[in-house]
Amino acid sequence: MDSSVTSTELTATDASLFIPGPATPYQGDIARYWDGEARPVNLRLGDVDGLYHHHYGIGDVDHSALGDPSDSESEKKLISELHRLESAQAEVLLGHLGEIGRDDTLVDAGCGRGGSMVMAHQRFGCKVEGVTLSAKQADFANNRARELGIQDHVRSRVCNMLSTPFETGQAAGSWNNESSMYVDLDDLFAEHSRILRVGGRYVTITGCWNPRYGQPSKWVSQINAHFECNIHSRREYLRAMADNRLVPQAVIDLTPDTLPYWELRATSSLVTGIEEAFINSYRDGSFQYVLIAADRV
Ligand SMILES: C[S@@+](CC[C@H](N)C(=O)[O-])C[C@H]1O[C@@H](n2cnc3c(N)ncnc32)[C@H](O)[C@@H]1O
Ligand SMILES: CC(C)=CCC/C(C)=C/COP(=O)(O)OP(=O)(O)O
Ligand SMILES: [Mg+2]
Repeated sequence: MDSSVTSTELTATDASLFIPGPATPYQGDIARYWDGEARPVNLRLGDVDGLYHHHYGIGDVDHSALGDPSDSESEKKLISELHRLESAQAEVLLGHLGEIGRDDTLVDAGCGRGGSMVMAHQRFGCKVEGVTLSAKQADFANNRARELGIQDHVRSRVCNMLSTPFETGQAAGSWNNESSMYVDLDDLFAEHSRILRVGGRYVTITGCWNPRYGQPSKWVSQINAHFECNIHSRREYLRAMADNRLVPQAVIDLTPDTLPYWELRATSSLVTGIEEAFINSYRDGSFQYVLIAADRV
């Protein structure tokens, strides 16, 4: 074999010829990360009702649903409660998409295992197209859609959200649920702006560092290292949207709404070690959990 052939070139000439490789080495790292992810805090919560999320929760904890800690069912109840809060988060995101008809198409950029896509279809009856870098996640999401008999409406594929196969103006709505910290925001919003029809709605729920704090705090740096991501500032979101025909219609600080989820999660047996960084950065004001809904003009 010609030793000058690089591994990147090999990817393009072997059996994976028809599957585009990652656009950058970083995207290759992220694809591997999510292909290998199997944390109980995500799988056991998803097992509650078959909606598998990779995002966090919002809303008040229902202490009556948790029962007594000595209760033999207390762990199960805690898992159900965390899952309820994560699904509540997705409902709030979907609620900001506006009027969506059955004939519309929605795009989930960075769709994970597809929980939000299933919820979107159940809510609007429409088609939902998802993209993820991870083949394992796309297979998982497509298997779930088949099990639910909604595979004609809900589809996930392995694809870079910065360069999607969707037609210009095809989408009535699109979103990033905790997936925008893996990409350049100018590139991201240029692509959403392209695929959204004029008058369409874009929604993101994201963690962003707070310009009022000054620079990313040590907690924010810890979260970046933990997930191999690159958290942007609130200012960067608004600037990149303005530059890409996305006009904010709502900017909601969800930080107070997500803290109860983290405080509850920190008491569970499913902790991953990142809880302290989220709790401390939300409390010291260096990090915010934000929803931004924007109109494509
Ligand atoms: C934290 S998970 C969020 C998953 C999902 N949005 C949810 O709420 O459950 C981040 C997701 O972003 C995806 N992602 C990161 N960079 C991407 C890119 N450039 N193109 C497509 N997906 C990407 C990952 O593959 C992963 O599915
Ligand atoms: C708000 C921010 C900064 C999010 C970073 C992106 C991310 C990894 C989200 C949660 O994924 P997960 O559900 O797989 O994580 P965990 O295993 O911690 O529940
Ligand atoms: Mg999770």
